[in-house]
Amino acid sequence: MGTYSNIPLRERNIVLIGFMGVGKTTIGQLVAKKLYRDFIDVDQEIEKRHHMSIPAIFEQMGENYFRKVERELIVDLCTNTRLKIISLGGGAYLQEEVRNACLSHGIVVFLDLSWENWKDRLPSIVHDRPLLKNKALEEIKQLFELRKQAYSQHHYRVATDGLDPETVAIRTIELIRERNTN
Ligand SMILES: Nc1ncnc2c1ncn2[C@@H]1O[C@H](COP(=O)(O)OP(=O)(O)O)[C@@H](O)[C@H]1O
Ligand SMILES: O=C(O)C1=C[C@@H](OP(=O)(O)O)[C@@H](O)[C@H](O)C1
Ligand SMILES: [Mg+2]
Repeated sequence: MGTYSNIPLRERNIVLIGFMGVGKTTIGQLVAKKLYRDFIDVDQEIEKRHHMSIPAIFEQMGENYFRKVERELIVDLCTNTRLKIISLGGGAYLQEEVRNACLSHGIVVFLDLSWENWKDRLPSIVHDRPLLKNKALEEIKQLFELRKQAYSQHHYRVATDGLDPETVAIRTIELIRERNTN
């Protein structure tokens, strides 16, 4: 995927994308610590600004409102900040404006967990993810497959099956460093 804006690679935000529960928030925090960079989790930032949880925002304001707030925040971060580690929510990247902003201003890293392995994580993540609640496994699988096309638009991919968070964070950093020094 091309990089379009003239921001030097070393100054670009690193943006983590991928399905719900793959580890964007967890790995983002670890990568930020290792690189001595600020960490921004888009969901946590939205919750902070609204003094409400994501499920409460979905419940009281609706998903369309959430997507608008999510899009505006991410585009603002991509356009006006540098050197950050930014973890998106799993659905943000489905918005074309979000994808374009991340790809043109940042370094987009796709955390790729297989469906087989993701399923084992479902019980521990369903409680605070409205889009997983009351959904049959088959329905969630369809969403998982549907979103792959959007996630395929990235600069780097880290296959995370069987890797602990620390290893995923190290691999993410190594991958970016490898490509950006040659
Ligand atoms: N590499 C990993 N191996 C095992 N569990 C993980 C890994 N990465 C994240 N987790 C766990 O999966 C759950 C979801 O992680 P989270 O960072 O919130 O994902 P996301 O932000 O992509 O939704 C958390 O319970 C977290 O501890
Ligand atoms: O995939 C999605 O549509 C969502 C993912 C969540 O973030 P995580 O990917 O961090 O769980 C959160 O933004 C919201 O529940 C919607
Ligand atoms: Mg998250």
